[in-house]
Amino acid sequence: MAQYSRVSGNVGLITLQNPPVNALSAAVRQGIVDTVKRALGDPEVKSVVICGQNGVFCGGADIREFGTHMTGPPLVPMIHAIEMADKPVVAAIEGVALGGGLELALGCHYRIAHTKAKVGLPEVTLGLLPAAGGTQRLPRLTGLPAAIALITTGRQITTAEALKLSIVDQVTDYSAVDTAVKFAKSVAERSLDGRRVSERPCPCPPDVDALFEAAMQKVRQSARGAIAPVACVQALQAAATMPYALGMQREKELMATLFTSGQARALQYSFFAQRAVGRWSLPSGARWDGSKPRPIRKTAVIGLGTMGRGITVSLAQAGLSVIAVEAQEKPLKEAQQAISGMLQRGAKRRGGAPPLDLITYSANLQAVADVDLVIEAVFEDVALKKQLFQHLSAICKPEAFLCTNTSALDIDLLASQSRHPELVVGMHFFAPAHVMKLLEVVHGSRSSPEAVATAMNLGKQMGKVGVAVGNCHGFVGNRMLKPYLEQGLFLLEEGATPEMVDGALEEFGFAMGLFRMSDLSGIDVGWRVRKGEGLVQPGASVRVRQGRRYSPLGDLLYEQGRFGQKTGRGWYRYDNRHEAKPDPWLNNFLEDYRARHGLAARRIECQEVLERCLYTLINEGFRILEEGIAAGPEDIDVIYVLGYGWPKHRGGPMYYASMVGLIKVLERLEHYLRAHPDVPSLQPCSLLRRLVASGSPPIHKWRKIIKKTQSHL
Ligand SMILES: C/C=C(\C)C(=O)SCCNC(=O)CCNC(=O)[C@H](O)C(C)(C)COP(=O)(O)OP(=O)(O)OC[C@H]1O[C@@H](n2cnc3c(N)ncnc32)[C@H](O)[C@@H]1OP(=O)(O)O
Repeated sequence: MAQYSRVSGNVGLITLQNPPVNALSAAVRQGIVDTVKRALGDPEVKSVVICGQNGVFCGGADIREFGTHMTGPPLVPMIHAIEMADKPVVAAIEGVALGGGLELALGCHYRIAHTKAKVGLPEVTLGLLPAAGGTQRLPRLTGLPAAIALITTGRQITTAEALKLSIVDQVTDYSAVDTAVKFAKSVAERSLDGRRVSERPCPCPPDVDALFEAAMQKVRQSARGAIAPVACVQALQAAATMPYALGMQREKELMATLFTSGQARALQYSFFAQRAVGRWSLPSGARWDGSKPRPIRKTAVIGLGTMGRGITVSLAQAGLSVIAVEAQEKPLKEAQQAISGMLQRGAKRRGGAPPLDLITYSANLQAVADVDLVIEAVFEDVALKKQLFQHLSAICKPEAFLCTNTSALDIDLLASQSRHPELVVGMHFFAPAHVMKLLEVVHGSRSSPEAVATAMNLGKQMGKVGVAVGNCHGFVGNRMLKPYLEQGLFLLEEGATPEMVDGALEEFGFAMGLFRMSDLSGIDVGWRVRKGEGLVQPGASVRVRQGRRYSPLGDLLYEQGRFGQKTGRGWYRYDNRHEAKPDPWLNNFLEDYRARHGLAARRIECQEVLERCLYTLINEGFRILEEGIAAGPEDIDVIYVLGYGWPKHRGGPMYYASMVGLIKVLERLEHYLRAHPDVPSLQPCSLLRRLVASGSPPIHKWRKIIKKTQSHL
């Protein structure tokens, strides 16, 4: 809807009304068309202001309408009619002007924005392009380089930056609506020559071909198979080389391909999934809407290694006071220096002062006595963590929440060391913790709903997307990684090479193949985990452990001192620290290994790599759902997209499975199980079978079937 009123005598005020973000639904678009017509037809009205209710201009097209039968007036002619109006139209931007919201504002003759508002064209993040004229109007205002940067990334910018780029005409600390109304009065009689953005030329630098070549190369490299960023560059190229009307035609054609693409559907699923995980529920029935978080003011981080430093930075950047504890003076000093550097670099990027004063450093655990919440990030050693929880329980005030950043250990075991196990939860951050958006909030069997709500809320304050998960070894993300990594090793035994396996996964869209990832995180780290599980037998190369197929390849590499990037050698060779190069040593090592075990190398196709690695990971996801460790497929998908480099445009592993077809996933798992009966992770999960038996329902219906499955267990 859009409300119309006449204010200040002769200004027509149009207010978009569609909470919470005034998205441009069919009713809103119809409202705009009607009210603009009314304002332009009213002889008393000399100028018009468009604003949004509740301090939000507009969050863009209504994403929920995509994929439905769309009705109502289309955006392009609606915005065109505003631009062609013979009375000045001013956009009053508060909150956000995003996507179609900004495109609507670009169709107005003037834009006045509040200092705290944000603007941007994030369509690319939904697998689309700004197809309401955004690709044609924005470069006419900002020039091509800035438009390319904004449209291909979807980055949202402050209005200060928008002012510099000429996207807005004026920024105000006062009410943008009041300012816009005053401004509209002042320009009521002014000519609109030069104010219609579509009538301006698109400024082209002399080296325009080189500019687009570089832009295309950049998006192809970073898009990892995503088609929308490429289409964005193509639409901008049309703005640079064609008259406006033809550019609009090109924008429309490109959009038509994107709009119905599987990638757009996956990205839009992911958008809503990232919001749905905030509405968490626990197997006990406790839910987000019935559990109140406690406000947290003072926090502490124990252990200032890589993770502890990132968590400290993230807490301080969220405005919380932090006591940062490291037992030894020298590492404490080093951490202090590193954290200060991180905060300073962050402040440079974000603007403002680095929140250095919020952090107090201490080598004494007693310093945390007064805090509301502790996050321990000490070395991943169960005995050490148990002891720490005993100390914390004795030192901290009784109502303090005790959180662990463990990536796999038993939350219940740690909680049992505390006098208040109900206040213990896992807060599993991902490295680098001040950058990565994912947070697994792990509830133990005794964690209170209040503790879960508080950790989820704190995560939100820190800018993270929290996903509430149950307690099991590796929780959701790392647990699913295990069969995936295991398949990688089996494939090497059978004839593949690390570069071949990684190539297939990177071609699929992963940020990094599994062997490059293992080299980055450290082969020694995986070895320590397997040792903890009793799987490592130094010197032995037996291929069956604990009654199932086991590949000791990773352990053998560890014994060679090849820990990955940090030692310059791992699954690859690193002559400079980051560039992974195939290593002839490794090929000889694999050949020797196969010869020793009588394994004949065979030719392995990419499809087999993908099916075995991905379907076993997905199968573990179904087990996780069946056990209630994750409440729904969206939770798993958000974890994989935000924490494990799963290609965003493929929605996440469970969404991918639903697209491939559950029956196919089941059949291929059965096929590989027949070939490898000693690999239990290939045994299809009963939930997967049940879903297939129920006719493979769409993903949004899985929860219901999962609930039924759980009630049968
Ligand atoms: C062609 C395509 C065109 C022309 C487009 O415009 S595509 C849409 C482009 N716009 C966007 O991509 C903006 C998407 N929204 C956001 O980035 C954020 O929601 C926000 C910055 C606008 C607000 O953020 P925040 O305050 O954190 O709130 P939430 O993100 O939690 O959102 C609140 C609820 O609003 C729903 N929402 C948000 N935007 C839209 C939208 N454009 N269409 C439909 N619904 C929207 C969002 O899903 C939340 O609801 P729930 O999912 O929690 O029920």
